Amino acid sequence: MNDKRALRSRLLADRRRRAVGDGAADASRDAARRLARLLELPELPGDRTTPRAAPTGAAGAPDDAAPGAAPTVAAYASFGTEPDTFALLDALAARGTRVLLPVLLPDLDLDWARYEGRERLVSGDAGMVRPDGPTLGREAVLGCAAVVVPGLAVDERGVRLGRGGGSYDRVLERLAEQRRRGGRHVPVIVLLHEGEVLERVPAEPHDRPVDIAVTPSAVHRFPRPAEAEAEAPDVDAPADVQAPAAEAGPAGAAG
Ligand SMILES: Nc1nc2c(c(=O)[nH]1)N(C=O)[C@@H](CNc1ccc(C(=O)N[C@@H](CCC(=O)O)C(=O)O)cc1)CN2
Ligand SMILES: Nc1ncnc2c1ncn2[C@@H]1O[C@H](COP(=O)(O)OP(=O)(O)OP(=O)(O)O)[C@@H](O)[C@H]1O
Repeated sequence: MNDKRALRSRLLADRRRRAVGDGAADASRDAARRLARLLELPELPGDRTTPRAAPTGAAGAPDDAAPGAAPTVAAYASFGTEPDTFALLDALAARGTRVLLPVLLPDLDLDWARYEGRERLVSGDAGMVRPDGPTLGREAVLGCAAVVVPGLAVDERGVRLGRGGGSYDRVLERLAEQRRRGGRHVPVIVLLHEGEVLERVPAEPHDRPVDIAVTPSAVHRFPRPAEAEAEAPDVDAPADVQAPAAEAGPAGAAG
């Protein structure tokens, strides 16, 4: 917990330094490289070759109303020193992908609303923006083809460090629960600056790993042994490993 706090402030300070030190040209070059890698990921749906091309034989606009017609991706609207996501949001929309953005709830859990262009974003809480349209419920994320999440760092296991509200911990847990019930696996992709893929990030029992991290220079994939187990349920996996109980410390020593 305190380990996380210390690492968070170091990473945020690095981000502020980078924003000041690097010019706008560096930032936009990095953003373009990151975006190019992202848009090539097979996990992100949409037509990569001919944006907005009408299907053969179909006249007019894509059939938005047909159930399941438009693949959906949940992402976020970047702010401050986060890797910029606006070009991603517009690129996804341009290739026919429906995009959801988070709406922060009073308990710091996340609801979702559809991204319908920058001009339809309004000020939300904590310096962020949100779509002005109706919210779709916390579970809306479960139907997405992929989820793009913010983070400050990720480690070689895919363990992600966030801002500390636990918002995305809850989203990742919701997705993991769907998977445990035999539902679809929704790949989770975190966007980072260069140097934010670390050897180790402090992990707590509630942390769920992400699948992919994208930086300007690389795509990192974090394969999960559990995925193989899910296909073959008879493997000898420990069902319910208990961590050794921590010794009650001397904190409240009897006097
Ligand atoms: N772009 C983005 N959207 C997001 C998140 C995020 O990390 N980034 N979230 C991740 O969970 C959720 C919101 N959680 C948040 C938790 C804390 C702060 C925060 O530290 N706000 C500062 C103001 C920041 C600024 O203005 O630069 C503050 O309140 O002091 C923001 C969002 C959902 N949407
Ligand atoms: N599934 C959950 N349901 C409710 N609260 C949770 C859940 N997971 C984590 N939390 C709480 O959220 C708080 C922050 O957790 P943590 O420090 O791991 O945040 P983070 O992953 O860095 O942030 P975020 O998820 O907002 O990006 C902790 O107090 C934790 O107990």
